[in-house]
Amino acid sequence: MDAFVTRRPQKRKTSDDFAVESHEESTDIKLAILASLHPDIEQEMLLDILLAHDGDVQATSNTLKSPSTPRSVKKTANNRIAGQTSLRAFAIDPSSGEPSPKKPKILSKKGQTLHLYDPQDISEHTPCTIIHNFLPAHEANELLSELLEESKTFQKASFKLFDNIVSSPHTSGFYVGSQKELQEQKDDYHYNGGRISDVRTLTPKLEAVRGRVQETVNSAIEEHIRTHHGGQKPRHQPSEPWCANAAFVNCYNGPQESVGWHTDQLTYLGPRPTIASLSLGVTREFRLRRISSFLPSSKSDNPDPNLQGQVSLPLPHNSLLIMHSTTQEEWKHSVSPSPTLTPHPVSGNIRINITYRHYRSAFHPKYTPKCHCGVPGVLRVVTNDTKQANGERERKENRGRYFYMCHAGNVPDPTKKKCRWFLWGDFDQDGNPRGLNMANQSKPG
Ligand SMILES: O=C(O)CCC(=O)C(=O)O
Ligand SMILES: [Fe+2]
Repeated sequence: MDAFVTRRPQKRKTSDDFAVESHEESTDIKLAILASLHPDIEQEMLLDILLAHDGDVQATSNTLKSPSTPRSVKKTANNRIAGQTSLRAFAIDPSSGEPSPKKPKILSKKGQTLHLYDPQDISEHTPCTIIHNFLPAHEANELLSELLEESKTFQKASFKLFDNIVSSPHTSGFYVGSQKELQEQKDDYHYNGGRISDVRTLTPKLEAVRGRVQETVNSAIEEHIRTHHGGQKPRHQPSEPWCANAAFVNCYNGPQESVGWHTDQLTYLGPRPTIASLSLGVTREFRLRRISSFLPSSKSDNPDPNLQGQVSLPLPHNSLLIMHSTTQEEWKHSVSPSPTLTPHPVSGNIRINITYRHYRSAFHPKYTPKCHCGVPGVLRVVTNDTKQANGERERKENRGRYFYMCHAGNVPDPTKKKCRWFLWGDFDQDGNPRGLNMANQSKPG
């Protein structure tokens, strides 16, 4: 399970905070919501009707439900509804009132949220690829219905870490491909120092979609390396094909259910993992912010203030978000509580999210270094946010290095003696552990 739990209650947003955010909700987001509610209606039509209703999403949606509303369906060659493309076409040049071909310079400023919807903007400003309308509409709805049924038996991740009971602010279920993998999960895998007792095999529809996700992700990885890394994959990113052999399914039942800022745990995925996230049901905002030590630095090594804000992506029904290999180590992500939601026709206020993951064989728990407590360690990367490193200079020198530590090291409990077990991870170019019998090192002090 990912490190998404919070031990202290999060500072609740006030209704004023929400009012401001809601006021700032951009046309892109409103269009994203409308597109997910009315996938058969062209973007131009959605925008026209939205403008006619002064930007009121609910009123626009009500009008669109009327059978007398024209819908001008756009079909592609293979007769599928055309996918969402760029919203650039809707950018109006304020001086001429004409659609502007110019792309505005968009940067996330400190303390501000940059809302992005256009796949090209998302590709340019985040480490992710988004594909709207990923599955044929009927298949997405069937998968949603199946998982809504499954989610009735999901639990909040909740476990004891020393004296702290922690629990996630949403429910989830964990799925693997076979009975053998299921048994291994129960016997050998550790999450936050505990085990997951409720492991399930992929449902027929999750299984049916997995091959398509895999194919799309492997192509997107190649494309991303070509367009963002000059054709050279980042160091430690695996070169083996990405395989969707595990899936966490999250259920957010209503606007207050959420997931706090976190990075996904690397222990069984290895360094620089790719994660594919398919959203179904009501649209929610997915937020990303760079971990400060990975902000691009100016000449004086000061982070660029224009790139310090967070980015918010609305994830509409049937969108596939691919988090590429720099996401987990250099960014944090969250799904924030939402002031209001526009209900989805099938799921109402519920959002289902499937994160397909590649559990790599080189990171099977039999290879995970064990701490002095006898529990497999947790794999992490040194960032500015990493409190375990000794002092500022060491943090800088070691930034980006991997290490294993005891799960207990996360718990600042003055009454308990901290477990100081610590081991540098040593990985080759493809992120495979170099020599699986690494000798344990104890951190001095
Ligand atoms: O619901 C989402 O979009 C994100 C879920 C997530 O971050 C996780 O499962 O680790
Ligand atoms: Fe996550």
